[in-house]
Amino acid sequence: MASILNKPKRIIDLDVRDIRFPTSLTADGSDATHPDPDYSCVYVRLYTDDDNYVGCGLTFTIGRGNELVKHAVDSLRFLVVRRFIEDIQENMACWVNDLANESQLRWVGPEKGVIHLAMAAIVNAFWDLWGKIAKKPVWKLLSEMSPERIISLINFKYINDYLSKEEALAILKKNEPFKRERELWITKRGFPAYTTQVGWLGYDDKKLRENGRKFLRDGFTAFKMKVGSDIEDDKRRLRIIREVIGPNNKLMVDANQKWGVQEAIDWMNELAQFNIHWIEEPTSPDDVLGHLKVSQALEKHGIGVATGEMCQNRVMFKQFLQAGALQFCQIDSARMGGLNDVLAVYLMASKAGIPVCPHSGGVGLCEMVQHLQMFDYVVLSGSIENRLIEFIDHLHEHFEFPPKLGRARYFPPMDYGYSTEMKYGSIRDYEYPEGATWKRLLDKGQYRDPSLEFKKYL
Ligand SMILES: C[C@H](O)[C@@H](O)CC(=O)C(=O)O
Ligand SMILES: [Mg+2]
Repeated sequence: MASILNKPKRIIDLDVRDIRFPTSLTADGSDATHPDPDYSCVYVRLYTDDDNYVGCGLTFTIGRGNELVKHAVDSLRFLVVRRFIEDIQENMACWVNDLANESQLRWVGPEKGVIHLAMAAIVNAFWDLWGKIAKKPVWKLLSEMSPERIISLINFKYINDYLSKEEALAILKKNEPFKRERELWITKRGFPAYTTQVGWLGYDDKKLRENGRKFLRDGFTAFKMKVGSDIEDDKRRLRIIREVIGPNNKLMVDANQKWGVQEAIDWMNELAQFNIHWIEEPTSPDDVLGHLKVSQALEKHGIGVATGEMCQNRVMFKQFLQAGALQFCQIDSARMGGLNDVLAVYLMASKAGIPVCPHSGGVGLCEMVQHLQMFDYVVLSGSIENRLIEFIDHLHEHFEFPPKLGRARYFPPMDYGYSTEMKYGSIRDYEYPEGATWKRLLDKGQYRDPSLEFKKYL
């Protein structure tokens, strides 16, 4: 083992695990298109030649998707293991580009889907490692970088017709003088959060009410509810929530891609009476012009369109922003190619003057997006106007460094890294399907997995 005074030099191994939590049993996370999600992650650990430094990263799926992503991480392993850490740090955009464009693997992308999710887990793990080596939380590591250094992290290919390197550099330089005072402000005041936990679609009315009251007591002033399966149910549930939270608190709705374009417009015309702040994912995540049509139709109600949690890459975001098809940009920290691609989107959103309100309904996402949003505040926007970070109070107990909220505000994380390190016991108990918790649930018949049952008979 190397001395702790030295920094690690090489990545010597990559470990990848399929970690799942049985959230479908309690309908946590349920929505109109995903009625039974098991919040899950493909968890990557990058081991180095110094045992004191392990980078931990993840990407999110809702269960069986883990099987595919785990294989994809294995396929990318040869581009990671044995690499020198400093080489990657110095040429990160190149490394990220190599991962995204390996000549034979890219056919199953390119830069989208399973292969891109796998890459996100690896890239996020590298950022956790970098933060730990630098002894800084990732938001601060990034905030202290020079504008030129930040630019060097980003692959401008396919986006420089909208945002050139020079333009991005100018945005960063313009904000440079305000970084110190913004850091002090956000450290003291925190970043406003909203909760989605009042209205997962599988929750009954009693739970809606109870959760609404609880989060109101905790100081939340913004709430999101799932909609999209049955219009009369939606109206009843929205009436309940409005009754609990009052007329003035913010209320957003999320359809998780349930509708066609005209259906989305008609449905939202009906729900507009509940004073809705945004409609999220009204239709296919790839339909830029469809989102534009929905935005234009709902403008008269003051309802904005939010999307991005399933936006597959920076090129799609470029088009959404260019077209003016979204009013709230919802990057997902575990999607695209991980943090570097996310930075590109933050810069494009800054140019477009569109607020970023990241998606974090999933395991490990609140942990990461808090870093991104602190970076955005300090380095780019200097504003919390129209900006919120999603908060769900699920599964944080499995992380070594969970987010710290006070009065419905996220405060900047101070632990080193990207807050993505999971507890040893959680990895042991929730690895699928061999972990102790899963074995118990499956053996007792308390959880059924038709895919596992099918495999038994092969
Ligand atoms: C399946 C997930 O829980 C999804 O519904 C989360 C989501 O859309 C959100 O948090 O927004
Ligand atoms: Mg959503």
